[in-house]
Amino acid sequence: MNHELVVVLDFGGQYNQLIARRVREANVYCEVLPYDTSIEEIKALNPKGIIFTGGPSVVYEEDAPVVGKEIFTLGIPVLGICYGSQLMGYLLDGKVAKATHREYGKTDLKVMANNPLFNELDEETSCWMSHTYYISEPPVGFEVIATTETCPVAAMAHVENKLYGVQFHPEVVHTPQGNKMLRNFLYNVCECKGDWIMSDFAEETIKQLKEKIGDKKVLCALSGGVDSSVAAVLIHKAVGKQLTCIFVDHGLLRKDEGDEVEQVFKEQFDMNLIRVNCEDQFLGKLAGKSDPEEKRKIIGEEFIRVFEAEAKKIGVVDYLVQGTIYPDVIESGTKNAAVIKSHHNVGGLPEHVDFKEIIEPLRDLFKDEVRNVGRAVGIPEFLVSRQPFPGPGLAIRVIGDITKEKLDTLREADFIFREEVKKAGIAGGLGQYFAVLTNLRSVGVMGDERTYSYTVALRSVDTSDFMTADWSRIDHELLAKISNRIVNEVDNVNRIVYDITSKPPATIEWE
Ligand SMILES: Nc1ncnc2c1ncn2[C@@H]1O[C@H](COP(=O)(O)OP(=O)(O)OP(=O)(O)O)[C@@H](O)[C@H]1O
Ligand SMILES: O=c1[nH]c(=O)c2[nH+]cn([C@@H]3O[C@H](COP(=O)(O)O)[C@@H](O)[C@H]3O)c2[nH]1
Ligand SMILES: NC(=O)CC[C@H](N)C(=O)O
Ligand SMILES: [Mg+2]
Repeated sequence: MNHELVVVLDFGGQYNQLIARRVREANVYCEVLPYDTSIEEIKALNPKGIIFTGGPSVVYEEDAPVVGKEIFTLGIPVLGICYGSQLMGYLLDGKVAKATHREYGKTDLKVMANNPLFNELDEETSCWMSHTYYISEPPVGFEVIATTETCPVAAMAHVENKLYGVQFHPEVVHTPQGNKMLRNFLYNVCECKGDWIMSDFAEETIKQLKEKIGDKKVLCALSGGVDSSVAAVLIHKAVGKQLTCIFVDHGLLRKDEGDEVEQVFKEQFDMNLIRVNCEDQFLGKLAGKSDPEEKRKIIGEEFIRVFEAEAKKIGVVDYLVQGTIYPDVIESGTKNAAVIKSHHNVGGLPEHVDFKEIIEPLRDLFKDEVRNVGRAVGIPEFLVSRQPFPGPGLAIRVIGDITKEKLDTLREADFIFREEVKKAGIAGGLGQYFAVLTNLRSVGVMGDERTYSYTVALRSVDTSDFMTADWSRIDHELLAKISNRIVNEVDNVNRIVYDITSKPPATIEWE
């Protein structure tokens, strides 16, 4: 390939693919390679620049992922991000220490704009942080080019040697000038020209799927959500009637959702669809289980058992298609990235799966990219822009053990929240919004009587890629109305709280 190349070295960060995506969006081709790729291999690729990702490790601990120091002497520009910056600092004999104040989420940033990385940036801006450690002293020859109130080296540079480190995450949308910084690195520091154009993903994928599947039969795990609908349409365009979609109603769906999905799908698409009702099977397996990871793994396995049983009825089915996207993969943990939560379709899969292969055409994409693919293949906007709903459904929104009664309570509360959001006309602006049945009960007074009932938490976040998120500033009057309706209309609930935590440090779902 004759394109300019930037190498992203993977130290196990949550946002690695996001970095790659930003670089490609800036029209530079980019590949993510494991941190232990040899210097010879890297040199052979002749990259214009190297980016070190973040990661969960601590640089000076024994098993921390590191690279050889000679990487800084190749004359290839390096940008270290978070862990990557700490690693650069540490390897070049600066000092890394536990931060006096940890920083997670939005942080004010002071920037010195007199260097190629921060060229034309505002001197006061904000950034998204997620770190426990920091560089307390930069290596000799480096200058500090940004600070925060608690972070003495929020960014550092050795302009002459083209080495840069930033403690924050320029790749996330919540760092408003992050894209500009990455572009500056690519164009001002690496001197890229920008010769990469995103090829037509949908068209290429359909062609590849056609070749791969041939005349074999395929099942698609279809939830009615955005990702699986887009995956199903791609497969359908590739192999038509060889595809059967399976929609599992596991008793963990929202109010009326099963019927709505079935109806919408039949109206919109000319595909084979089978709805499998198996509430008892799922609730039976989940009974008495309260650990979030255990719940997720039980659900992951039961999904597969249902697909296998349906495949048997059809005859020989070689492939199972899932609408897995990148956040599902990274949060489930990889060789270097920590397990944040086992998404049912990745980390929650059982060891043995009775299909020749699981096909996941959207595995490297982020939510907003999937939405764009959906638009490109003609899926109507109301489907493409819907808020996501996780495969394990209400099982991870009823905190602790699950019963039918708790699920019904949550369904009613969640329905009221969604109904009021819709009436207020603000649904389009919210990334994801839902109710959680906390396992907490507290004392209330209703009709002059003591109650001891559940607390419902309302969660709403603003995000486009679901990797980072901020809590939505929903109007207080609207929150008051929702709170009032839920305690009045839903039995067993006497208290409502609104979740005001960003991601990080929280995640979007509570489990
Ligand atoms: N009820 C279900 N029946 C069948 N398959 C499901 C169900 N729920 C989830 N899946 C499978 O698991 C995958 C991951 O679920 P996920 O919720 O992340 O995606 P989605 O439902 O397709 O889209 P969205 O994120 O918009 O909800 C889906 O793409 C689908 O393949
Ligand atoms: O299909 C899914 N299976 C899962 O196991 C799962 N867990 C979280 N999610 C969804 O992923 C996005 C990010 O969620 P978190 O911030 O809670 O990790 C949010 O959109 C979550 O709703 C899941 N989707
Ligand atoms: N996000 C990161 O890369 C974190 C780096 C390191 N583990 C810290 O806590 O500071
Ligand atoms: Mg879903």
